Amino acid sequence: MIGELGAVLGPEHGARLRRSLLAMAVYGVLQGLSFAMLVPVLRALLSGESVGPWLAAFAAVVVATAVASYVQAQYGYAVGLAALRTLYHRLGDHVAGLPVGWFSADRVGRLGQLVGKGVMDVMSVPAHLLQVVVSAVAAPATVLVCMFVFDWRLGLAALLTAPFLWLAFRWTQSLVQRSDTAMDDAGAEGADRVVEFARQQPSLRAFGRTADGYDLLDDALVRQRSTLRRLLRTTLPGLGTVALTVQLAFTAILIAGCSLALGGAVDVPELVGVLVLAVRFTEPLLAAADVGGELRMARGSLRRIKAVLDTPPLPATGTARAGEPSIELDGVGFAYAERPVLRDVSLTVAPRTVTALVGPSGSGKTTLTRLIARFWDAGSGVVRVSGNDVRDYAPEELMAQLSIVFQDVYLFEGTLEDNIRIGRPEATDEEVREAGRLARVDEIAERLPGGWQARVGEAGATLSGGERQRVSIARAMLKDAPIVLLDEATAALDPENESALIDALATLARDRTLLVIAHRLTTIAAADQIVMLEGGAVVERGTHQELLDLDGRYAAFWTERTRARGWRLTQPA
Ligand SMILES: Nc1ncnc2c1ncn2[C@@H]1O[C@H](COP(=O)(O)OP(=O)(O)OP(=O)(O)O)[C@@H](O)[C@H]1O
Repeated sequence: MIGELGAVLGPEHGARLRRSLLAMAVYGVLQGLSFAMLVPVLRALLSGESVGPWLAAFAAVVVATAVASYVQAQYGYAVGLAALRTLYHRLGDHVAGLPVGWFSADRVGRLGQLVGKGVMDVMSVPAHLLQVVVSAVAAPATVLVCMFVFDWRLGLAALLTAPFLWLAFRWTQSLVQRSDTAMDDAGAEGADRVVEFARQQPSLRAFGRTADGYDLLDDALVRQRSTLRRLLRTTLPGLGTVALTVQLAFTAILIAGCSLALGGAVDVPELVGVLVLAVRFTEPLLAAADVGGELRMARGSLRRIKAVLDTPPLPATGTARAGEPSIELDGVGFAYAERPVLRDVSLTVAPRTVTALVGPSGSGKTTLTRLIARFWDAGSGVVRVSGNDVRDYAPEELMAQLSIVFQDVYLFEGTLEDNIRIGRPEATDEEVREAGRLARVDEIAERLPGGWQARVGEAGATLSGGERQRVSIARAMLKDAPIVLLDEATAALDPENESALIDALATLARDRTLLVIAHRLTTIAAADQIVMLEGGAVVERGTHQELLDLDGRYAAFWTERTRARGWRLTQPA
């Protein structure tokens, strides 16, 4: 555990951790000595000898113990605070370099737990828990040595109990550890489901589902409850065993002492002293057993933090210098956890042209754009942006080449203007408004009370889907990257929103290279090139007319889509 803590804190805190451990060990030894001093004090008292010098020595040891307690607590807290700072920094820095694809909803939920409770758990180890464990070793060891000094036979009796105590601790630990892992998993799953349940409230309510009707959450909570029950069933005997073994150890020393006293080998004052010592011998052990649960929790958190820190960031050489704004995929293959999604995809998007990506749902269109933005690395083949392998760009250089307009646009808590400014934080107010005007966001500002300063709320609650995408286009305008990856909105828009969006996109496409996951027939037909994906492979490629003339998959897709549109248009009549 100390090794794991040292590894997570890094070598710069090694000396501080060692100093803290040394202070704890000194405190533990002094604790043991202060216990041991009771024996000569009691012996002097009971045998009528002068007790003064022993009392003075006892007082000196007690004062030294108090000082050591203060010093080790200071050192412990210093390491705890360093752990807090270091873990926040290391986690923050590391997570910023991880592939965007790493941030799945459940990982984000667990990361939140880790940054909150997990880091506090780890901080409590050097600040509080470690001292209890070090004392549980150092104080009884000192007491044992002193017992040998007072009477070697009683010392030997105490020493013989040590292996049994150790075995009882180990057995309980292994028993609890197995249940802990199951409990951790069940707890994390329960937390994920609660977050999911909260996020999905709009959809659940739309379908008239309440907490009772959300089976995934119910199942997770039931699993958590039964795991907890199992944990209690398996750990209670274990915890009882430690307490019982400690009591048995004490009884063994008591029996050995009494039989020695009865045989006349030990005098009564000494026996009383050593028995008092035996009681104190067991105290730190019981204290350590008490903090066992907290320690295991901290160890679990430490391991999860280590697992995040061990996740390799995307390697980037940072040597690339961007050329003309183009995109090229060369024999690209990709799989999500062994499930192939893209197979041998090759395509080129020439500078300042528009390529429409079409294909059935699940054919891999979104995945393809994500590989270009390097949310993940391709499993095979090469993805090139502006003439260079994406792996050769420093992350900020690659992102300087790309603007991404998602279908599901996230608006941050803040004003309309703030939300556009995310595209380029250092932009002037005029530039922000100009980008807004080009993306037709000015019309939204006119409508909203507060205009540009209107708060659009977390997740953009006050704007419609089409309006949110216009804000996203304004961000891309402001960023002014030469390549745009666009996932066109599929949601049915009212005619006013639709025409505003079409205008905004036309302005965005001007003089830029555009790869668009196209859903609107007008966008598809007007593209310089259409790439049709099916089952993760490119099945057809060409202009609209070329592909219609080919009379293959695209022609069938087009006929079906136009028919569907015709149906929708005539339906209300
Ligand atoms: N993060 C992910 N983890 C695992 N599988 C994924 C992930 N994202 C997508 N997939 C799977 O990969 C396949 C391709 O998905 P992708 O979103 O790229 O397709 P698409 O053509 O964009 O679909 P749509 O038009 O419905 O958005 C799908 O089967 C999908 O279930």
